[in-house]
Amino acid sequence: MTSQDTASGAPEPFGARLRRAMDTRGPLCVGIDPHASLLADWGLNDDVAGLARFTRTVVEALGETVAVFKPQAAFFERFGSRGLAVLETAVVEARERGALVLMDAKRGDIGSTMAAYADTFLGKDSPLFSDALTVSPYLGYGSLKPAVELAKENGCGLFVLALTSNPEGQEVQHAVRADGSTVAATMLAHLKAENAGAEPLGSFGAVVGATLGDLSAYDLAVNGPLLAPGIGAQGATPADLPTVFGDAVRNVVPSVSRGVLRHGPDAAGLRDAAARIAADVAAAVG
Ligand SMILES: O=C(O)c1cc(=O)[nH]c(=O)n1[C@@H]1O[C@H](COP(=O)(O)O)[C@@H](O)[C@H]1O
Repeated sequence: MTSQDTASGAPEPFGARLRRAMDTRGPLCVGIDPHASLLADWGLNDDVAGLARFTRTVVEALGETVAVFKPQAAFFERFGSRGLAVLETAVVEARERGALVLMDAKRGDIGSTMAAYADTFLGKDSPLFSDALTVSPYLGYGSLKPAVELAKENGCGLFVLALTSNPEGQEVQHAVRADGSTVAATMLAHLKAENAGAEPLGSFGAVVGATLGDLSAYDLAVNGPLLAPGIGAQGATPADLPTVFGDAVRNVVPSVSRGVLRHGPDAAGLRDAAARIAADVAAAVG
C-alpha cells in the first residue's frame, strides 16, 4: 500500500490529499518555470545541465515546505527528450519530499487524443505520473472525459482553465452562449457538478487568475480547488485574494513562479521568498 492508498485499496482522492497538504503546509503553490532569463540570472547556462541544476535547487529548497509544485512543462519540453528526463526526475523527487505535483501542461484535444494525454500525466505507470494536471476545456468540457475518468481511477486531480490571468483570455472566456451564460461560467458549472458531494474537497479544480479583480458575478463555489496564478510577476498580490475570490478564498491555491524563483539560486533566498508570500497569504486569507 502506498501513502496514496486508502485502507480499502482505492487511491485517496486528490481533493482530500490537497486539503490535507493545504492545512498542514499552507496553500502556496510554487511554479517551477525555468525561463532562459532566470537560468542566466542564476549564473547557469541555457542548456540541459543548467535546467537540471535549477530544477533540483528549487525542489531541494522547497520540497519539504510547499504544498504544491507546479512545473511548467514548456520550459522542459524546449530541451526535447533530455529536458523531459529532467522533468521526470523532478516529479519523482518532489513527490518523495511530500509535495504534490501539479503538472502545468495545459493539455486539451478531442477525447480519443485526450486519453493519451491523460495516460502521459495521470497514468500510474507513466514516468511523468503527477498528482494533477492543468487542462484546457476549449474543445468542449466533454472532451476532457478520459482525463476525468483516469484522474478518478488513480486519485489524481485536474485544473480546468476557467478565467485565466492574461487579458487576452476574455475574448473566449467572457463570450456569452445562446443560453445567456458565459463560457467561463459554463466551465465552472461543469466543475461544480463534477465535485458534487465530494468531501472534504473535490478533485476537479478551476484556474482563476488572481489578476482579475472582483469576480462576484461568477459562482466560484465549485467545491473544488481554485488555482490562482498571477501573483508576483503578473502584478497581483496576496492582499487581492479576498476581493477576487470572496467566500471561495478558503479553497484558493495561490500560485507564484517568478516571484519566488528570482530569489535564487541561494536556497535560503528561495525559502525566505516563499515564506514571505505564504505569510502574506495567511494574513490576507485569515
Ligand atoms: O495554469 C496556469 O498555471 C496558468 C494559468 C493562467 O491563467 N495564468 C498563468 O500565468 N498560468 C501559469 O502560471 C505561471 C505564472 O508564472 P509567474 O507569472 O512567473 O508567477 C506560468 O507557468 C503560467 O503558464
